[in-house]
Amino acid sequence: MPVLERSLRYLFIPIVITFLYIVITQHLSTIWQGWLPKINELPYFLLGISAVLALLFNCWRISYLSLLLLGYYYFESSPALLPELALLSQEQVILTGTLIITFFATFKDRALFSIYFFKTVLAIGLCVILTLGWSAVITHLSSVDAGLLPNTLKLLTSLYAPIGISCIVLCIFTIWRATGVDSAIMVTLFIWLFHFYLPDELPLSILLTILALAYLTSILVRSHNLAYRDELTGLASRRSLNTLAHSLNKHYCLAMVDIDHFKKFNDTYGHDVGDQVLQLVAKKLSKVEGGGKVFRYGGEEFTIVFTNKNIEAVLPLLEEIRRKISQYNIVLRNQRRKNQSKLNRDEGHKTNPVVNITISIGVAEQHGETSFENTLKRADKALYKAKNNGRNQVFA
Ligand SMILES: Nc1nc2c(ncn2[C@@H]2O[C@H](COP(=O)(O)OP(=O)(O)OP(=O)(O)O)[C@@H](O)[C@H]2O)c(=O)[nH]1
Repeated sequence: MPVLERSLRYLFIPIVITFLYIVITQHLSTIWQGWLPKINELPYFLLGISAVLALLFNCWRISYLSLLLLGYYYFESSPALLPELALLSQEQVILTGTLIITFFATFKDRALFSIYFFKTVLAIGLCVILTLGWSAVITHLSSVDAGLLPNTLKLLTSLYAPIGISCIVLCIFTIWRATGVDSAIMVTLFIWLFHFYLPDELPLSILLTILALAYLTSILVRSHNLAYRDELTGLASRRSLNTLAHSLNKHYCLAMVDIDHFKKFNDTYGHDVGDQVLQLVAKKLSKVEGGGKVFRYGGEEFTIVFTNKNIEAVLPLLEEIRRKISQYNIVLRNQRRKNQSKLNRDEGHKTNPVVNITISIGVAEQHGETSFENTLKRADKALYKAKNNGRNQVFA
C-alpha cells in the first residue's frame, strides 16, 4: 500500500474521527451533563473490557495501555490519594505518559505472561527515570545561568521538544506498521495530550470512554481480519468467499487459479521462498481488471469472482494476468543478505537466481439457478483440464 494511502487510513482518518467525536460530544454537553455521575463509571467498565479482549486477541500493548490508563483514572478521580502519590509534577506526568505511549508504539505485540512482561515493566520504569533525568538537566541548566536557558526556551526544551519528537516517532511507526492497533496507540497520544492541554474542554471520563471505544474498534477490526483475511497474502480468505456467495446475484464468473508445480518449487527453494511467491502471485492477481474480487481459496489456490460479467469478457482479463505472471522474473533473495555489506549485496543481486512461475486457470460462468458450489465445481473441473493440457493456460 502506498505511503500516502497508509498515512490517510491509519493516521489521519483515525485522528480526524477522534477529533470529530470530541467536538460532537462537546456540542451535546447539555444531554450528557445530567448523566455525568454514571459516565464517570464508564471508563472502568470499557477499559476493563478492552484490557481483557485485547489479551484474548494477543494485542498486549492495548491491554497494558488500558490497565495503565485505568490506574491513572483511578488516582485522578480519587483526590484523597493524589497528595500522597503526586511524586511527579504535572509536566513530568505528561512527559512520562507520552514516553510510555511512544514505547508501546515502537514495540511489537508479544505474549503477556513471558519475559516481555519484565521488559515492559523495566521500560516503563525507564520512561519515569528519563523524565526525571531530563527535568533535572533542564532545571540545572537554567539555575546555573538564567541567560543560558530563558523561561520560554525552558518550556520548549523540557516539554515541547521531547513531546514533538515522540509524536514524530509515533507517526512514523503508525504509518510503517499500518495496523488498527497502531492507529489506536496514536489516538491514545492524541487524547492524552488533549487531556492536558485542554483540560476544561471535556472530562477525563468522557475522553477515556472515547479512547476505550477506539480500542474496542481496533480489536474488533483485528478479529474480523483474523476471520476474513488471509494472513500470508493479505487477500480475503475462503470464509470471506463463502460469505460473498450468499450475496451474489445470478450472473457472475468464477475463476480457480493454481500455481503450477508449486510442490517442486517449495522442495527446490524452500518454504520461505514459496511463501514469498504466494505473496507475489496474490499481489499480481489482485491487480486483475474488470472488478474481479480475489480470494485465497487455500494452499496455492486462488479464486476470482467477476460479478455481472460474461465468460467472453473475463477470458482476456485472465489471459492477460496469466501472461504477466509467467513473464515476471522473480529474483530470489539471498537468505544471508542481512549479514552482507551493501557492496556485497549489490554484487550478490547480480548473481541471485532468477526464476519464473506459471499459473493455470479454470473458469465457469453462472447464469441462472445453479448453486455457487456447482459453479465452483465446474471452475475446478476446467482448472483440472488446464493442468492436463500442459498447464500455464486458461481453460473455460
Ligand atoms: N510455501 C508454501 N507452500 C504451500 C502453502 N500452502 C500449500 N503449499 C504447498 O503447495 C504445494 C501444492 O502441491 P500440489 O497440490 O501437489 O500441486 P503442485 O505441485 O502445484 O502441482 P500441480 O498443481 O499439479 O501443478 C504443496 O507442496 C504444499 O506444501 C503455503 O502457505 N506456503
